[in-house]
Amino acid sequence: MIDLSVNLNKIALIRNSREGNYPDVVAHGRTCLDAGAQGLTVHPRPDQRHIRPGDVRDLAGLCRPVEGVEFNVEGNPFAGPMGDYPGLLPLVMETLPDQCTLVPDSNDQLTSDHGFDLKRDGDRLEPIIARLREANIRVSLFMDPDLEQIGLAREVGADRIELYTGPYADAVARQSPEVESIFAAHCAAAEHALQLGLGVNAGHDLNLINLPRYRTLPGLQEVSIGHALTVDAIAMGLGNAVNAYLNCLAGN
Ligand SMILES: CC(=O)[C@@H](O)[C@H](O)COP(=O)(O)O
Ligand SMILES: NCC(=O)COP(=O)(O)O
Repeated sequence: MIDLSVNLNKIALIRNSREGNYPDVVAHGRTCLDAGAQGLTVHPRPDQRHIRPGDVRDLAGLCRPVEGVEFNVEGNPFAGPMGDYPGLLPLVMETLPDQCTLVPDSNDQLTSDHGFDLKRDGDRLEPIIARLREANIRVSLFMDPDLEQIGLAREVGADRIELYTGPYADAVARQSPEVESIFAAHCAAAEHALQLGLGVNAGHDLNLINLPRYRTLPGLQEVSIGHALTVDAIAMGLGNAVNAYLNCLAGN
């Protein structure tokens, strides 16, 4: 079974466009869990464009007591404090999510658009990964499907990789023949990760069109999906959208 972790960033983005707490991010997270999602994901960024530190604390409290539900916090471990954003690591060590997905996003990026370069950052990441794992937090690294880089992910102590699926999703949207070669590269990367003892997650721009193929990736354990699922929820409702993604992942 492939776990669905719903990313709540875009619920928070709508909330932040007005004063107040509407939509309530925690209430919508609860709706996702009630609909059967196996987890929730957030990506608190230093500029707090969407997820705020308080959301991370509140959602940790929502997920923690629920058996079989995981909380995944994403972010750049090198991004320092900004305003009342304390930095990713202090926030993660305070809230103790089940998984922390480290992502090499700079503060000014519109969204995540590349995986780690562990030749450059591996030495800096290794102690951070060790500290997170000492706190019983599973560590996943946001990676491109590069076999050498995935080998380095094992060396620096990661538990899993998250394959960056943006280029795959873009190729599917463009109905490009590149889809075949991109998906083949992802399958090779997944097989390599599995041989190294790494778990395999995936995410970014996955949707109901490109997921039926991607769910066949060897050893895929978890997909984190937010942007497209939120858009789908506008039309079908959040609970129904979660059900649609769960059914898709189940091959129905
Ligand atoms: C790492 C990744 O691909 C996404 O999880 C990320 O959370 C997207 O961030 P935005 O929602 O800010 O675009
Ligand atoms: N790690 C991917 C994620 O959490 C959600 O990405 P997206 O579906 O919002 O593109």
